[in-house]
Amino acid sequence: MRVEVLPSAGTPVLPYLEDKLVIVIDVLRATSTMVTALANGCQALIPVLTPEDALEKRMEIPGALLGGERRAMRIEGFDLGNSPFDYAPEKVGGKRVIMTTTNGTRAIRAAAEAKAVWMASFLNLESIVEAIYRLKQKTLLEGIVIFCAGTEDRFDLPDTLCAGMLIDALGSDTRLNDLGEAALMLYQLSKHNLLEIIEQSDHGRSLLELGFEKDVIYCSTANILPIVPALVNGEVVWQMEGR
Ligand SMILES: O=C(O)[C@H](CS(=O)(=O)O)OP(=O)(O)O
Ligand SMILES: [Mg+2]
Repeated sequence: MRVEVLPSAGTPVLPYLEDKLVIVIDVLRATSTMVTALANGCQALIPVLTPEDALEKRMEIPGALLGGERRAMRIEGFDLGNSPFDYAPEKVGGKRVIMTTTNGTRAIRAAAEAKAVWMASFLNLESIVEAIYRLKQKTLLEGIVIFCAGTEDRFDLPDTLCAGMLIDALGSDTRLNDLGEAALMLYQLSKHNLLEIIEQSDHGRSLLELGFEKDVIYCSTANILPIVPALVNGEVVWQMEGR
């Protein structure tokens, strides 16, 4: 099966994705935050492109919370930022959250035309791999596109390491594009000191400087949440059969 890795949310993708499973990765922090929110009982997360879109969307969904960031900080007037620790059960349990972030929600929206769109992070990597195996048994899977959110349309090392870990777990019968091969090699070289490498990355360092050390450590932790988030009718929900 062919697996391709895309470097950032700005990568031109349509109509390229329509028969593919797309796995969106934004380790720091959007998909890590979404996985955590769903594990904490959040009903759904609705990705939108701008804060203005979020405010407009909330008119349609009374009671929804607003979550997201610009320059890593909670948007003024929003209920939640983009730290997974903002999405505690008592905050998001039973709620829908309209969310906009710099990179992750853009990548999810760009992938929306795909056959299926799932969200991956280190936190739920193993569950994503298990769900891919189940999907492969049920349907003919044309291919998988691992869509790294990147950072402001630049290559993002944490996202790429997570893509490499996913490819490593899928095993050797996958045909890869060059970035897929590079992601696999990077992961195999880094897997014994992932946290240190992520903390030293551009994105990791900028979050550490802003005081988000807890976020970086947590988002670098593998296989602790058995969640398979899927984009369904524009909302990111916990896809039960994907477990
Ligand atoms: O909130 C984040 O970690 C980033 C924004 S920044 O690159 O740190 O400014 O957003 P995301 O969409 O989660 O990459
Ligand atoms: Mg990011």
